[in-house]
Amino acid sequence: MTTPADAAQSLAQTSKDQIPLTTAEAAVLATSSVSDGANPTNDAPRGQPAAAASGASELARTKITLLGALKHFPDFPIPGIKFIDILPLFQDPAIHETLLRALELQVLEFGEQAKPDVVVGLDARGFLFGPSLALRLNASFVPVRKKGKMPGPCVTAAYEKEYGTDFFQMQEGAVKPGQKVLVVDDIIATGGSAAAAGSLVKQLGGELMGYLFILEIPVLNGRSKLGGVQTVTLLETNE
Ligand SMILES: O=P(O)(O)OC[C@H]1O[C@H](OP(=O)(O)OP(=O)(O)O)[C@H](O)[C@@H]1O
Ligand SMILES: Nc1ncnc2[nH]cnc12
Repeated sequence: MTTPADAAQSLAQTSKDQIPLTTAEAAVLATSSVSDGANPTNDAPRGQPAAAASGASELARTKITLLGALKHFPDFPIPGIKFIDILPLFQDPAIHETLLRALELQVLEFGEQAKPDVVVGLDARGFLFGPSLALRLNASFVPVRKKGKMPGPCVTAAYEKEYGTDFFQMQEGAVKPGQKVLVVDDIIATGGSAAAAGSLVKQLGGELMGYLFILEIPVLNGRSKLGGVQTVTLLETNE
């Protein structure tokens, strides 16, 4: 019988020919593909119907592919930061498609009544997949941009992130009062960027129904800044 440790070792080995996957990363994925208890937020419930079970196992397989495609750059953009580059996910059309399907499945697991009216993507890497995901969900796409990039009246929020301070803006009227909003971004690190985006959605009267990220750095505890709003991440890294 394959244990999570065996699977982690084997995943780490398989990935050596591709892009480095640490044993720790492989362990996260192996556990979620071997048992269903590793990441309860992302797992389908026990006693699930066959379709839900197959969706969950499809999701577990896609996570392995995606985690293996990430690249790691120590000391970028400043010394001490372990930068995780998600751009390779978009270089191969098959992986790009896999990513979008996985994100769509993740949103569908929220439940039918939790489908968003609006997907809000964060400048700049949330723009890489936010519009495509919005189209798949038949939702609007609205950007959050760094200050001074958009015309007309805007709402503004200051925030701190892993390597600096910045200001985010949304255009007034881009989200209508009462619309259900899903905020998406590539990475949640300290959570500062996402929390600022959430505060802008609320300033415009939107109903902030959840956050969705490709990757979480749990050691930075970014979720603690998100006020208990439903937060789902596709992948995790322990680095
Ligand atoms: O959780 P946090 O600590 O706030 O960090 C996460 C944010 O940092 C990165 O963006 P960055 O501000 O570097 O901008 P970019 O997307 O324009 O590169 C990343 O794309 C997230 O938006
Ligand atoms: N460590 C990190 N890697 C990539 N993007 C980030 N944004 C904030 N922290 C990051």
